[in-house]
Amino acid sequence: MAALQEAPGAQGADQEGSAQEGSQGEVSSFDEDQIEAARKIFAGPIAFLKSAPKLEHLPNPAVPEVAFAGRSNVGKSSLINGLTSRNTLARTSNTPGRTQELNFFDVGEPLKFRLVDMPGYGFAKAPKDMQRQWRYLINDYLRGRDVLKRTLVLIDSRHGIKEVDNEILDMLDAAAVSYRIVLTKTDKIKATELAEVRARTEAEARKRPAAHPDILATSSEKGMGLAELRAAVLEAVG
Ligand SMILES: Nc1nc2c(ncn2[C@@H]2O[C@H](COP(=O)(O)OP(=O)(O)OP(=O)(O)O)[C@@H](O)[C@H]2O)c(=O)[nH]1
Ligand SMILES: [Mg+2]
Repeated sequence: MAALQEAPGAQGADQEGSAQEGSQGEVSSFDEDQIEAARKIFAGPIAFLKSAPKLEHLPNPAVPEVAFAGRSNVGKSSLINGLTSRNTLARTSNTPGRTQELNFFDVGEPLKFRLVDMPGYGFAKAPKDMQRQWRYLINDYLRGRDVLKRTLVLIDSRHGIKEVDNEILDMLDAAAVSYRIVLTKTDKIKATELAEVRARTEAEARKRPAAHPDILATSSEKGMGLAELRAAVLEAVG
């Protein structure tokens, strides 16, 4: 795969899933066995379990969970579909505010772990009471869920970390909830811009106590960085 070309569009590279194919042509931090183990699990049985509009609707904390958090429209639901190679597992939309509950997806048979698609934060046009409700749901879940092994905080690669993201990152740091930053929609920017936002975001992550020091760059659209993200998810629940 060509490294740092314009419009990183190495379509199909992810399907081959070799360890050399880390996000954006970088050397992956995972070896071939880890990438392959993750590929297999994500190619196996995965099913929608339930939606939880409130904390009392959460499923039994039976297995480890990995949550996808981020601003409205950043691409959380799309990334879950990309990772699982199922286009309609999680509902996506052009209109921000699509996902309004915590959505749980069972991975593996027998069940190994769960993916959790979260409502977006920072959607200013949503009614105030709805924004408040989502914020409580997101914060309470992220802070209080024992089986939550890792939160993936998605950041739009076109924009980088915004003030509203910092609020969530501050909250996660204060609560010592382990998280990792994932850049999304990298197909929408040039390689030079990606290198710049990646460096900036990584520098920020390294200052934050609960953040994984390395970030991941992805495109659900082009399948970039997905093999590595699958391995990162598996590592987190392992
Ligand atoms: N070009 C491009 N578009 C993307 C990518 N990922 C998501 N999108 C688009 O971005 C829009 C929002 O995607 P969603 O996955 O619904 O975003 P979300 O974060 O789940 O949004 P909420 O549920 O509203 O919080 C959709 O129109 C997607 O098609 C990507 O990697 N590349
Ligand atoms: Mg969504």
